[in-house]
Amino acid sequence: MSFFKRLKEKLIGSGEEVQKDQISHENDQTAENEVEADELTLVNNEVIEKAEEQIQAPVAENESENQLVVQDEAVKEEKKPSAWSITQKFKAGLAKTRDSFTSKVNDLVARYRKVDEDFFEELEEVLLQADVGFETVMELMDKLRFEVQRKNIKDTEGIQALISEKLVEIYEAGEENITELNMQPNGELTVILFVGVNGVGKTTTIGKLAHRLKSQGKTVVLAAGDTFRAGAIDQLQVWGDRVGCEVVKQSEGSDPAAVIYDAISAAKKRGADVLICDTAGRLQNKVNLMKELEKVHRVISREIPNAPHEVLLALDATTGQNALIQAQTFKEATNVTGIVLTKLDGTAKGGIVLAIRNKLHIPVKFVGLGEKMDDLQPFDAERYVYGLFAEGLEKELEKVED
Ligand SMILES: Nc1nc2c(ncn2[C@@H]2O[C@H](COP(=O)(O)OP(=O)(O)OP(=O)(O)O)[C@@H](O)[C@H]2O)c(=O)[nH]1
Repeated sequence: MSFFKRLKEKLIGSGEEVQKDQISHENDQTAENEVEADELTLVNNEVIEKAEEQIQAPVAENESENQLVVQDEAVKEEKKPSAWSITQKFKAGLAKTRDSFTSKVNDLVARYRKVDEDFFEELEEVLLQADVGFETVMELMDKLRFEVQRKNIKDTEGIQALISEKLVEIYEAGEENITELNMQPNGELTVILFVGVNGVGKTTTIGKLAHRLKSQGKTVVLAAGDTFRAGAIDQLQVWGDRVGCEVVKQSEGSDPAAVIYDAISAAKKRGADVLICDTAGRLQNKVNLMKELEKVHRVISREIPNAPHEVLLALDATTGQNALIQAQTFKEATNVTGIVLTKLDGTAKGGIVLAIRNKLHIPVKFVGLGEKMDDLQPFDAERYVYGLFAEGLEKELEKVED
């Protein structure tokens, strides 16, 4: 199957009722409307504060409980999003990157018209500015040069489509199912450990992931293992209340491994499907970080052999190259199995996804595309490149026969 046919099927979803002309600019509006309609999922500090107030206000205790139950019901009733609406989330989440990156590529295409060495050199520069990373850019340029020669491509028009195809190829090289979580069979507990420095959006991401798993019918327990940062335990509790899952915690300053030990017992007792463990994100000292994570690991794998089943590293996309440095440190301290790249919507340098993949060889499992509850999405290379080149690709996709 051709790349574009596969891409079209992925973006729209096969078997779904779609108009042939659905890939058109009017979808910008659809995406905006969908985002607006989804008020339930609005998550920001204001909402967290309100939820905290509700939980703390003794008079309104029952009322707030009811509200949480109602909210929880609403969460359950949430319809499964269509493939196209997920595609639109990527498009909206990558708007900043697209605006800066695509306009530069468009400008190049308009200025050069013909593909030559000067064009390639400038393209290289544009890609580097989007934080795609040196190695990936070089690999991409080699592939482009080869393809341009093979197909005897002279015009720069259509180069976006070619870049997209090659980027997906590079991202997916030799690996399958790389974004799937390593979930245990029904009836067995899956343990997911979250690591990452403070402020990257770890707690929010844990909340969003818990919501996602709950809406798939799973029972989720959260472990408040970040006992170091003031407020981290309460913040996780607020999320637990919002999503409707139990939070196992101890007081601030207590041993994270002890909290996680308790949480495993609680999760087992309740017959929970998933335990998500928060951890503190101190990075000042790699030896301490390593020791703490080793201890947590030891406790988990003693209770459940082969666990943790996932060690997810939360990285803030807006910190660019700094995120790569953090990732390197965590990679040396523990066996990171996947990356959650938060705040991708907040950066114009969304090429960082590719740099991470290429430099660290750790798959990006989820990306944060906004502040709403369902803005945490499994990373998808095809939707990602569509987010980078939406307009350029739409023309190409319209040509694909159904
Ligand atoms: N736009 C956007 N904001 C996000 C995303 N993920 C998290 N945030 C926001 O980032 C801010 C920080 O997130 P928190 O989870 O509170 O992170 P933190 O408490 O500072 O620190 P940690 O939990 O230790 O990472 C919050 O305002 C979140 O709403 C995302 O994908 N996109």
